[in-house]
Amino acid sequence: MTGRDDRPAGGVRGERPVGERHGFRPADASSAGRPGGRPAGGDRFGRGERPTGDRRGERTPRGGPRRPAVDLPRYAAYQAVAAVHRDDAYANLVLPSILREEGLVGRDAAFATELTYGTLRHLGTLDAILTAAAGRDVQRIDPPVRDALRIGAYQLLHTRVPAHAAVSSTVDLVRTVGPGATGFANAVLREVAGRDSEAWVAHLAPPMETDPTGHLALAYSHPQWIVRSFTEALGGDLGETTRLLIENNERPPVHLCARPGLADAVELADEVGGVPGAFSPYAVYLAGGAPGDLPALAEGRAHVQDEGSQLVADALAAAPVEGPDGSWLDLCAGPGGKSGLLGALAARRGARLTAVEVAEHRARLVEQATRGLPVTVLNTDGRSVGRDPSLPEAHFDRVLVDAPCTGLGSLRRRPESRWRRQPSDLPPLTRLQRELLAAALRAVRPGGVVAYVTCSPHTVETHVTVTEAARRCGVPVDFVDARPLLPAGMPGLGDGPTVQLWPHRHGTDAMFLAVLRRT
Ligand SMILES: C[S@@+](CC[C@H](N)C(=O)[O-])C[C@H]1O[C@@H](n2cnc3c(N)ncnc32)[C@H](O)[C@@H]1O
Repeated sequence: MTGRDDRPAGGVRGERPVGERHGFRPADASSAGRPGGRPAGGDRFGRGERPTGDRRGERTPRGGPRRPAVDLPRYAAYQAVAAVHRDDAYANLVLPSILREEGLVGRDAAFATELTYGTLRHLGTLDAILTAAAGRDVQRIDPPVRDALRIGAYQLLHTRVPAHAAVSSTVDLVRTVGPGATGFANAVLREVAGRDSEAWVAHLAPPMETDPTGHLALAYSHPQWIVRSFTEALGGDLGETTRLLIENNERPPVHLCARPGLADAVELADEVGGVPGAFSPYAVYLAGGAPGDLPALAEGRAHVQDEGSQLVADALAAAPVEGPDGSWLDLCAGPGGKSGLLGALAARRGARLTAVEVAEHRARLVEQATRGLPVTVLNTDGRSVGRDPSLPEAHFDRVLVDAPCTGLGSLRRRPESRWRRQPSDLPPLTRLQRELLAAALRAVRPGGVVAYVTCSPHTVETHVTVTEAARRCGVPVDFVDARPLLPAGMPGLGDGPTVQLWPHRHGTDAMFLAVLRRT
């Protein structure tokens, strides 16, 4: 595991650790809780130090009461983590609005983001450590205190924030969100600080030799059922599983897709200060993290899209078909990332894309994402092929099924999702996946191709779904080797005919791709 001394707290390699700027020791911890859980006023940084995010005396952006004196980045992280656990919020949606509301930018925003995402990713391990340090199950701790302790433990074990600052700032936070528990929080965090993360893992995890799944789950903070599914998809290779779990705990880079015909990846990389991608001809890796309001995005020349998603959409467009090639279908299009790329490719080849999305608000997102491209958006159920006159059987030349799935392939991007997903999610999802793939196989004309894609490497959602759907759909199909449809020389594509991409091998989300031809 990454130790405290070799990892910048802000998660931005090569920069001065953001957390060092937040190592304030509160001398006067006199603030009391207020209704609504907002921190109360009072100078909690008695040595005259003021955190960068501290804007005492200013009016809030909404003209409300004067701001309380708080270490705003830590409080922002607390609000985000609490919203995820209390309201089932998504960190990537809730955090930006909290940062905006608190007026946090630059390094302060980066520190709050690191604390939020890091705490959520490492939650399983942090909870095991807090349970041991508290001498009681972490689930029995009052939720606001529990979330504050999680953020404190994360600082102690995974950032360069000095231990005294991590402890005292967390005690301060607890004084605000769970008054009465400050002594408890102080004692628990001092216990946590007694070991580094490797020593805690050695102390708590079962031995790798006798229980590899249990060991890896605790050491790298993943639920056991997910570790087991990764190991199975990686052919039982525990070394690769370990590398994948480590990668899932890193902050992923932002990838842009330079829309073919509208932008060139090399020029776009120059324009945005990024670098061209390793594999996709359209990919640009963004250096600075958040894309913000880049002109290329606003003007529709590019969109944000993981390189793996670009590769699988491009593979569908690259698959050979005989005969007409003007009618393409995306059966699960929302929010429109792959439709954006396929639409741009269709425009260059004189083809037209029909993009189907069952959820109305997501269909509207597809419309926005494909504006100006030869794309018709249908807000309907993709399984209605043959019943809906807009979706005739045996009609389309190329069909994409980017099926709803557990999303276990993009855990890097959604830090809370590994704890929300359950094995019981699989049966209804795999049923829907099979029905959508069967509909796609009805929709494609003889000689045309279907790409079945998931952002999950779980074999039940990948190989089992494809095999079962192909067997039961009543339409004759052959597997097409998907490997030659990806860029030449791309390593680690396995034995075919399907392809599984991996974060630790390719730097992409773990996208699965199967290509089928209707015979
Ligand atoms: C994995 S996402 C697709 C992502 C999209 N292709 C992209 O690249 O942006 C799956 C989508 O399928 C949609 N969906 C679920 N069931 C559907 C159905 N029966 N028919 C059509 N779309 C469906 C979901 O609402 C979701 O937007």
